[in-house]
Amino acid sequence: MDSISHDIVGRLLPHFLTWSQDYGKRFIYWNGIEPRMCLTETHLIKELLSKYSTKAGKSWLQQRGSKHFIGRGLLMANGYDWHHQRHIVAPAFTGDKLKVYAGYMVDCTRQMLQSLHDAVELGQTELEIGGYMSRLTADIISRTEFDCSYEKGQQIFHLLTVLQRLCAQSSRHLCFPGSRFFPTKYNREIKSVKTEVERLLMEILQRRKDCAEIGRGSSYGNDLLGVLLNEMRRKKSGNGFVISLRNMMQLIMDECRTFFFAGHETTALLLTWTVMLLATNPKWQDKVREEVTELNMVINESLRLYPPASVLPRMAFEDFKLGDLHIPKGLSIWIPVLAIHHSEELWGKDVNEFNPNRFASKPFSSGRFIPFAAGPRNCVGQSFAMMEAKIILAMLITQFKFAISENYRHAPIIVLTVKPKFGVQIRLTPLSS
Ligand code: HEM
Repeated sequence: MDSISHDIVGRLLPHFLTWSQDYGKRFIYWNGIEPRMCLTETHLIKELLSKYSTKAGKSWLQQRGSKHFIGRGLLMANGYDWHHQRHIVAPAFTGDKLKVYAGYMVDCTRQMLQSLHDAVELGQTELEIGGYMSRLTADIISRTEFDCSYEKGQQIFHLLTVLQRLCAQSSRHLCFPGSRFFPTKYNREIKSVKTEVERLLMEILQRRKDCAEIGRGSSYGNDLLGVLLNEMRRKKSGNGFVISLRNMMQLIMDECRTFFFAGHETTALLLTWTVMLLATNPKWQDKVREEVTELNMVINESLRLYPPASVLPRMAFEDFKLGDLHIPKGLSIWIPVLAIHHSEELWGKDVNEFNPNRFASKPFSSGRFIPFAAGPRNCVGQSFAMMEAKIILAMLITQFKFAISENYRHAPIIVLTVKPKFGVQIRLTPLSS
């Protein structure tokens, strides 16, 4: 197999490479009728993400593109709505809550490892690990969100995946104004899947509310859904917080869908790329097996080379000053995370090499390493994702040795996230306990 090159910016962002060579660190280009500024200076990125998180947010186009599967959840909210939702959602990701979720993560990983052992025993010599990781993270998020209604949760998430695919397909067919309202085949299917998702979610929610409010329990539960409901109740009984039951239910449904959308594929990709990197760097695999704390550095290096979210898009909602720049209302700003993570100027000559040691000495200035964004609007599930990745990789590495298969073709592509086009094929050897 050819050696694997991590020098992927030219392949994934060819226009960025050409324009940055021609015009330097900042440039504006037209994306259809939208003027878009590409921002790569780390001090400006830091300022934008930390100081202007409410003046620059998610655009109407982004919101429209994702409204069928995440509605008005945290990821796409702006202004007061975002602020209010972040206060409800953030307590679900504090240290004490994460400890409870760790149990779900371990249980689901055990099952996945058993299926790997079964596959090896049946003589399967090669496995596509991306598929296993994707099913595992879907399983974990279903269990963490809905605990006892876990199977219904899995059904919901299956439908959400179908919905996402239908939306992507329909967007390729709709090309005249207002056509999204036409009762086309895609629009009818989208509507019916969406209705089914909402019906299932509402059933889970209603059951949970009945249990807690008709007296069988004092709390809504310890899973993510329970924590959100408890937080809503706490806020409602506090001062000045007015929300109708219908809106509250809608909001909780949107957050549940958002967690799945924002947290399932991103984490699966982090795991898949990390397995690829460890499979092609056996020395690091052995090192991590001996000293599991090294995993942190390996995961960071994987997030640097293959950040699942390759770009951070923002839209200016009002005029503001960013460093020496005047940002006018309506300007779209793109932070090309992938290119920043691969900048030789920021990371040095070995920028395209897998070298987890670069994360041994902290701190590194923020603005240069931003796989989870930064500032008040950073990824609310960051600690959840890091804990999940560490648990899964630590369990995998103590049970198996793995090598990259000669059938693996290194072909990263961007389809919203950075994915391996043909999956990651590995060969597993069980380790005796
Ligand atoms: C490796 C895994 C993950 C990566 C790389 C990642 C990355 C990101 C990034 C870059 C953002 C900022 C997006 C933007 O503002 O444009 C974000 C936001 C968000 N993420 Fe994650 N994420 C991961 C896992 C998760 C998980 C596990 C969850 C939930 C269970 C989650 C929930 C969210 C939510 C709700 C937001 C919106 C936060 C806000 O706007 O206040 N993410 N994530």
